[in-house]
Amino acid sequence: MTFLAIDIGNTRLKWALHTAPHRDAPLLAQGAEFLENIDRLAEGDWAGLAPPQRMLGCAVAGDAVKRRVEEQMELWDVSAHWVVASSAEAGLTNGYDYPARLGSDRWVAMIGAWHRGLKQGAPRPLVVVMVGTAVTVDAIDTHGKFLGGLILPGHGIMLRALESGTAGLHVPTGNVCEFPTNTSDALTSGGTYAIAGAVERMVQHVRQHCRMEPRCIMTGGAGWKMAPSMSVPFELVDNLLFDGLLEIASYRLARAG
Ligand SMILES: Nc1ncnc2c1ncn2[C@@H]1O[C@H](COP(=O)(O)OP(=O)(O)O)[C@@H](O)[C@H]1O
Ligand SMILES: CC(C)(COP(=O)(O)O)[C@@H](O)C(=O)NCCC(=O)O
Ligand SMILES: [K+]
Repeated sequence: MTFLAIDIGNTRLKWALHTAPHRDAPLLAQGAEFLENIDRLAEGDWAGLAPPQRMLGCAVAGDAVKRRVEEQMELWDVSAHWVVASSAEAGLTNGYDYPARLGSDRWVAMIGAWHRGLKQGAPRPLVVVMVGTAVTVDAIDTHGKFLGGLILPGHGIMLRALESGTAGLHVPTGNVCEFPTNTSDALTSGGTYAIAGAVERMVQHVRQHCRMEPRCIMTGGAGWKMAPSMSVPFELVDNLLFDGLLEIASYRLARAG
């Protein structure tokens, strides 16, 4: 039973076709598309795929984008299912004041990270970092409870905010360095270390709260940009969202059957 996982962020749609809706099911194909190009998926990358028999996605880019994707999916005879964060799913509990208001991508990434952690031995607290359009830094305790998390602007939004709010900051992208001596490097380094600092701070919070050293897992399109500048140990995982979607699909199928 082929399974299509879709993650719609505010910049790009990422998709992956697996042989089955089960954790560790082999990958058949995957791709990513900027949102401005998603209306051509059915005549492009998706045209030659083995038709998916099940689909599960998470979408934070709004209902209009979701509908555009569902239109492309009319190519196949499969219904669209979208994750909504709830108070508990797949072994994780949700500490958000209003659980359904938590971004579904954050919820799915945390479920993926939690199960990845379980496979690596005794439960440890987690800090889950997603570096996309926005950056999120989420904390999970040793019992699998999502404690809460940070949202901050991603690299692009930080730069655009500074450009539009000032007269003298229209400069090309610079390099990350410890002591920037020109405007380009100062901006690029400022954004990068703002993110690295937020992660370091959350690691401190979790260490203090759980009295145990957390594992830090990072994902997202711009994760590789952050990797050289992080001040805490971390693991970079490309497919965390797909892992999470597979995990949820496995749980739901087991419960249904
Ligand atoms: N090849 C790439 N294509 C798109 N974005 C990229 C690429 N490499 C790095 N990025 C960065 O990743 C960010 C988008 O990450 P992504 O995970 O697609 O975000 P979202 O999930 O919010 O759509 C962009 O802000 C950009 O800085
Ligand atoms: C924080 C986000 C904008 C991140 O989006 P992304 O960078 O993945 O495009 C998204 O998870 C979202 O819209 N969340 C809803 C609000 C919340 O999580 O509290
Ligand atoms: K995302």
